[in-house]
Amino acid sequence: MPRHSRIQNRQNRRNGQNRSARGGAPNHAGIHLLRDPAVSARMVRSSAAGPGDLVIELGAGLGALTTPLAATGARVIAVERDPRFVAKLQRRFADDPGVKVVEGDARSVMLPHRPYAVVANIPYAISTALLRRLLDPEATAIASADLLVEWGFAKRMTATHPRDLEVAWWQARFELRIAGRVPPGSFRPAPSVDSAHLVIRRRPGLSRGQVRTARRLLQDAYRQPGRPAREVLGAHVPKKRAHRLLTSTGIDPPAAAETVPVATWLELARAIDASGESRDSR
Ligand SMILES: C[S@@+](CC[C@H](N)C(=O)[O-])C[C@H]1O[C@@H](n2cnc3c(N)ncnc32)[C@H](O)[C@@H]1O
Repeated sequence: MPRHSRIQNRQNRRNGQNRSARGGAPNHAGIHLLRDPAVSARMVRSSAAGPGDLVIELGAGLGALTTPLAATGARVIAVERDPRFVAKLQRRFADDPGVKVVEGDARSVMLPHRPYAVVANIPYAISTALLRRLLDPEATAIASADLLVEWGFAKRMTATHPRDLEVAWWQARFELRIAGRVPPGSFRPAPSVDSAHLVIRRRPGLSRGQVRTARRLLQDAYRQPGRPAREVLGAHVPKKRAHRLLTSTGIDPPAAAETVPVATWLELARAIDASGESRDSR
């Protein structure tokens, strides 16, 4: 088998959503329609969407989430790439002025500039690309997201010590947690792995200064993960203060930077910013 086919197969196996539980034909579009109304109801309830809110659904399929979302009175923009689904969605919501169906790619569709929520059962294969789009620009207007994602992906996104800086950066500005496990039987066709309801909420009350300080701390910590936390922090505040701050947050100052949870780096950033003592002018 050519190398590129082997790599593609491996990727498909890792993205359980791309292959049905029975090992049938590969499902490259990641189509796994939600068939359990209780899951849709939980997602919509968790989002707390209501009149006056703007909700974007990415990968709307046949509308399993669109319908309960529309019932909340929120304005819903349902994005779907497959023209056959788009035609069905347009027919289904033709008389509902609260729902706009957009044919497009979730990875490039225009996103609002005013605060919005995302509620979606997304194709697993583009999970990282979508989070990057939604959470990466510092000025992103997203307020919250309730997503169905692959279980392993959700675990990586919510790890106390994320493997890479990108996820740590998302965690610094947003709370990410798993609200529940969703079994393969909740979808048609069933994926080969469990899914998770991933909840994302913007952290309230974070100033731009705090965000910037948190980013610098995380950059330094991820650049030299084995370096003592007191030295990483000591590059930003006087050494004695670094020692005191770490102790007050329950961190042993000589501990390696990689053992400090993102939430603690954020707490340290808040303390540094509040006292205006950062000597970092980068
Ligand atoms: C997991 S299914 C979810 C469908 C529906 N929301 C549901 O829960 O039943 C993912 C949907 O995303 C669509 N899709 C796949 N790639 C897409 C992309 N790049 N942009 C927009 N939609 C996409 C598929 O056609 C499919 O309808």
